[in-house]
Amino acid sequence: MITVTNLRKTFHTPVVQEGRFSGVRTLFSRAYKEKEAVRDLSFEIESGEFVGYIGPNGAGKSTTIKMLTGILHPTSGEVLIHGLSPQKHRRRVVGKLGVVFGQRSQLWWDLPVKDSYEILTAMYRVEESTSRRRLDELNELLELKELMDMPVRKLSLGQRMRADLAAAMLHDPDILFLDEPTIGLDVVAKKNIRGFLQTLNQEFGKTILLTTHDMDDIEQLCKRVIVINHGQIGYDGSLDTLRDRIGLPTMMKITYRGDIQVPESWELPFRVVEQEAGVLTIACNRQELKAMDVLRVVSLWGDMDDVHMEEPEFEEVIHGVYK
Ligand SMILES: Nc1ncnc2c1ncn2[C@@H]1O[C@H](COP(=O)(O)OP(=O)(O)OP(=O)(O)O)[C@@H](O)[C@H]1O
Repeated sequence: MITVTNLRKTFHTPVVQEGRFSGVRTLFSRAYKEKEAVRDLSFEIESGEFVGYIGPNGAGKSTTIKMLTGILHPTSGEVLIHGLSPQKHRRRVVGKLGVVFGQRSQLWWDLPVKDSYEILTAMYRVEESTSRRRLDELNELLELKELMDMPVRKLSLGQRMRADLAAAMLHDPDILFLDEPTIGLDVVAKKNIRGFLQTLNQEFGKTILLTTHDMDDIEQLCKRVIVINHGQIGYDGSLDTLRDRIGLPTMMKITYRGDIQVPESWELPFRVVEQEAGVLTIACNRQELKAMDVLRVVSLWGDMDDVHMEEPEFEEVIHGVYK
């Protein structure tokens, strides 16, 4: 279980001095500006959950993950992983965590992939026979064989991500923190990575916190989302409730045979967006009104032929939280 209580991180960066010798003057200046990257975060994640951690650029996602993994020290507040602080009990906590930063590999750039795995096996003190068995299992899921002898710098982005995910799983952690693991990947590579993450969560019961800007990742993988903006939580709950809460309109396109007779005024809470060539487009909030109630009314306006409904795009829903 992961418990985060009133977590804060403020960065102090030197104010860049203007004019001649600005570099040297900045170095000796005592002027600092503060950036509250994470303001006051509290949440709990139960074992076996798959949680999406999303927010716009600069919201504080990476800073949070760095504090969860013990890389950064919080300014105040606390993180507990299975009751232990990643900062105070680094060695014990690290053994329970796997971390992947999509933008940066944790493998040795010039070494063949299998050499990186050997180093990590030794670092995490995994028995060699256990590590071999685990690599066999990971190979089944991630098709690593073709990569093993290649230096990391020669791997494609998709291959590199597979190699990095395997590296994060070598010591069999029960919690995974993933920061943009599908960034820059093509459709096929994304599908493979998502399949792997789903297997880890559903079959092996791993707890996963996933940061991504790809809303398809979230829709396909996460039941729960935490939305963060300006270092604070804007929403924490299920995806479905999020959609309902934002209440973006569902669009209904109704096709009629022949003329449409829209009355001058009516009392229902839906809006006619467009009317042209036998097609009526209506925006309605499905929390306030059932589709059948809308249809009952609009069927009186002509000879209805077909109805097409479009739910709001997930991306629009998320932007509704950021606003
Ligand atoms: N080491 C640092 N020193 C100073 N400011 C920092 C540092 N690291 C992050 N920040 C600032 O803290 C804020 C949060 O950054 P963070 O990287 O956590 O955002 P993010 O949500 O991960 O963004 P993105 O989606 O772009 O990766 C940003 O304004 C960033 O500029």
